Amino acid sequence: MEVRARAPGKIILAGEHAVVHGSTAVAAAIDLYTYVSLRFPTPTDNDNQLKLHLKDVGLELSWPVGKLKEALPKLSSHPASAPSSCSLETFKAITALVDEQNIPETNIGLATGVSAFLWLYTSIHGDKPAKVVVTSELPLGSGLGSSAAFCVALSGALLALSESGKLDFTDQGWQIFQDSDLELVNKWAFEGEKIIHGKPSGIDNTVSTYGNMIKFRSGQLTRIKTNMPLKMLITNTKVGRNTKALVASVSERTLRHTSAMASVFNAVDAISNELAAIIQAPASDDLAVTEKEEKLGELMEMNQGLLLCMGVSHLSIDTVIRVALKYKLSTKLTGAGGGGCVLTLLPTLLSGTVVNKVIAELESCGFQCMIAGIGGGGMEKQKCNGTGLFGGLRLGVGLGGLGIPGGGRETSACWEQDIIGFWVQGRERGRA
Ligand SMILES: Nc1ncnc2c1ncn2[C@@H]1O[C@H](COP(=O)(O)OP(=O)(O)OP(=O)(O)O)[C@@H](O)[C@H]1O
Ligand SMILES: C[C@@](O)(CCO)CC(=O)[O-]
Ligand SMILES: [Mg+2]
Repeated sequence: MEVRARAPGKIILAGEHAVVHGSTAVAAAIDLYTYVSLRFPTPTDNDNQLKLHLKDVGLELSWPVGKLKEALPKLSSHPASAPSSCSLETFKAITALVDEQNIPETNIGLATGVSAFLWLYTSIHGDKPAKVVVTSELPLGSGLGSSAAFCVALSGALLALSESGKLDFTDQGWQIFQDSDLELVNKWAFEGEKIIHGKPSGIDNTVSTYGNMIKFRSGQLTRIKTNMPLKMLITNTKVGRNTKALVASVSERTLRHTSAMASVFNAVDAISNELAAIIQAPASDDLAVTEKEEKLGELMEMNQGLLLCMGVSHLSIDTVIRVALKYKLSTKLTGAGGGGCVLTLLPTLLSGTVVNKVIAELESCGFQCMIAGIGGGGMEKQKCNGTGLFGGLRLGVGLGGLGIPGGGRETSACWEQDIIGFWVQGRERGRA
């Protein structure tokens, strides 16, 4: 049997970085997903390898299962129902297994993702041969939670076919998990995030697992029910950055200026709580919505100022802020900063003409704009029948021109469904 799982990316409305240091943050899922499919070979496939295909970057990696057993002798000591952290010894062995694959220098950032894959796969399925295929609609390393979506979708697919995970399928089509199953997926995903991020707060994997909008503090989530329309323009500055390094730089600044940074984190905590309260408060009429939007915009600007204090803004982010401000729009970075993606609040009464002007001006600076749906579902799974990824006939056509990420797709029902989904979404997201 083959399963697929998908997990969404996210935006952080307030509180990134400070959340690593115990402050409250507010995050929402977006309707851009990472998809992971998993299939075990049948005896007739005569395949004794663990294969990982990262389709969007055209990277195909494989390890003979004998090699995994040799390098990771303690493989079977982790029950899938009890997530555990990767020890330093195992991490070194996994790093050596990844290094042997000679990942091209241009894709070297993927090495930590591949390490997280090996840890999650071998912890849940030991040295069983399999083929895992990953595709993503998210820009990687851009602040939209690509690492968390990858870890959540991967954990979901792995647990869906594990003995001890026991994530049952009832039907075809995308299915949501039960809360207890989601908790297990989230815990494993957090272990994967630790390998990619170093010291994650857990907010990204949590919002990707549960979806919707959440308030998050010290590992605890509170679901938020929105009582107002919320539209954000997401601008990708396309400036590359790395969450692990940015989180580490804030921690170093905190060590150097402990008291000042504690005040910064306290202020962020207050901003996140006020922002969550505004989003949840019932709005009686249009004027109330406008007032709420003005307050949200102001809080986003204040949060951005504090992110500047933490040292995680960037010249490219300043450019977006300046362009948006010409149209009286509020902007803040989202995710780890240092480039990556930036959020601009689009008030309900803002005309489409103005939105198009802002987008045109931002895109003339070389940035990429999109309007993603906010607050959708979390991680989901799907059982695939038919020939699937091993035996399936590949279409083998480049679909990039249609705005579809990745190369050719297989002709299983699951993949075809996606081709249509990607295309429609791509067109919708192009403009306001
Ligand atoms: N689809 C994927 N396949 C393989 N690795 C991935 C994938 N998506 C993310 N990763 C891993 O995660 C890394 C990017 O994670 P990083 O945390 O730096 O950025 P992000 O998650 O996109 O942004 P943020 O953490 O600020 O929300 C990649 O370099 C790669 O190692
Ligand atoms: C920068 C950070 O706060 C959010 C990254 O999306 C890191 C984390 O919370 O793990
Ligand atoms: Mg990340």
